[in-house]
Amino acid sequence: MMSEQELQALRLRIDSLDEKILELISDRARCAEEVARVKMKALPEGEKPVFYRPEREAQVLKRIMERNKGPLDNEEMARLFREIMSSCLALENPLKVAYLGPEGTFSQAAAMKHFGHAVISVPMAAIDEVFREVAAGAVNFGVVPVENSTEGAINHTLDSFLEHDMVICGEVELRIHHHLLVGETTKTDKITRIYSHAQSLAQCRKWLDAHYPNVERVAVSSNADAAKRVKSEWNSAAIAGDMAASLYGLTKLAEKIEDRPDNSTRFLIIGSQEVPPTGDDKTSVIVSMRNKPGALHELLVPFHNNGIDLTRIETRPSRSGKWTYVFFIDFVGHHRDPLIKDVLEKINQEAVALKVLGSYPKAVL
Ligand SMILES: O=C(O)C(=O)C[C@]1(C(=O)O)C=C[C@@H](O)C=C1
Repeated sequence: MMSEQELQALRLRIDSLDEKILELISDRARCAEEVARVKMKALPEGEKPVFYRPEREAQVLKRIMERNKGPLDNEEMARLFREIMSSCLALENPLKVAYLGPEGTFSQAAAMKHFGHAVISVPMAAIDEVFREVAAGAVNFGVVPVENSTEGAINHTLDSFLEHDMVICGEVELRIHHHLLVGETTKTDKITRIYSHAQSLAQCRKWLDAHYPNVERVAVSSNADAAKRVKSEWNSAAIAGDMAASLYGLTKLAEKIEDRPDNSTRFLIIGSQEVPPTGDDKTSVIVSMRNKPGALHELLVPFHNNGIDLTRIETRPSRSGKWTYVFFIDFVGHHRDPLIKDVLEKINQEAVALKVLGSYPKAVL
């Protein structure tokens, strides 16, 4: 057993280390204030300063992970620095970020993971509203889900890219753990209804079939909305994540009930700012091809010939003609890289339309 004296000595050491950390964080914050002054000084007439620099943030986090020697693991250490940087940026210019609400959704968790907690986060009622809010300039950025590892593409998001001119400035991947949540007054042996978002119900389908085969499954607009409903209904449960559980004061009747243990959702950061290359980037494009045999093959050949790694391809109806389609393609590289420029030029020669949605650093965390 540790003696009282040993404990006291260690706590004194922690106090002294905390003072040093405090001083260093304050020095860093003053540096960020200085950076803001430099950014404003170097500005040509009439141009707005760009305070948020995703390419630099990715470099900072990667550098920390490379230098970390433990005992905290890389993700944990990067998460701490993520928050320090978030607070430093808020000193320069607090960001406003819209996400698919209400409060407590996985989209909000993704926004916090990407930007840290010092941003002002604004819940929106629908994915399309997130796009509109960004387009109107009411917020600096938006966070929208784009694909889930179990359920596939989020079509609302893909279709919104066809309607709005948006720049993709980043991506963030979130491990999705679902829990079966109940309120204080829920009679757990009399549950007749389970609320959740349709995607989440689908991600827990097998678990529900095994444990609640005869209970009604009700799809609602978000998991947070499901959690909110359960508070006032004694015969209902919700499927939602940790954030919603703590926000609405619900308890977990069953934890991590998703059918696949690696269940993850990828979110995109949308805005109006182009992001310079970091050397470890991804690009997203939309291409529409002439409706003829071999069109998809023709589109993919330049990628293959130049050894470019495709990370995703999705097809959606084009909305401009019956039975015509557009392809959403993600690949490794930045549209300013000479090789990628070449490939995009080749595709452009064959395509009806090609739109670069953006190049952005690969998710670090
Ligand atoms: O390097 C910059 O441009 C900064 O503004 C500093 C800083 C940081 O705290 O490290 C803060 C915000 C930016 O998004 C990137 C980095």
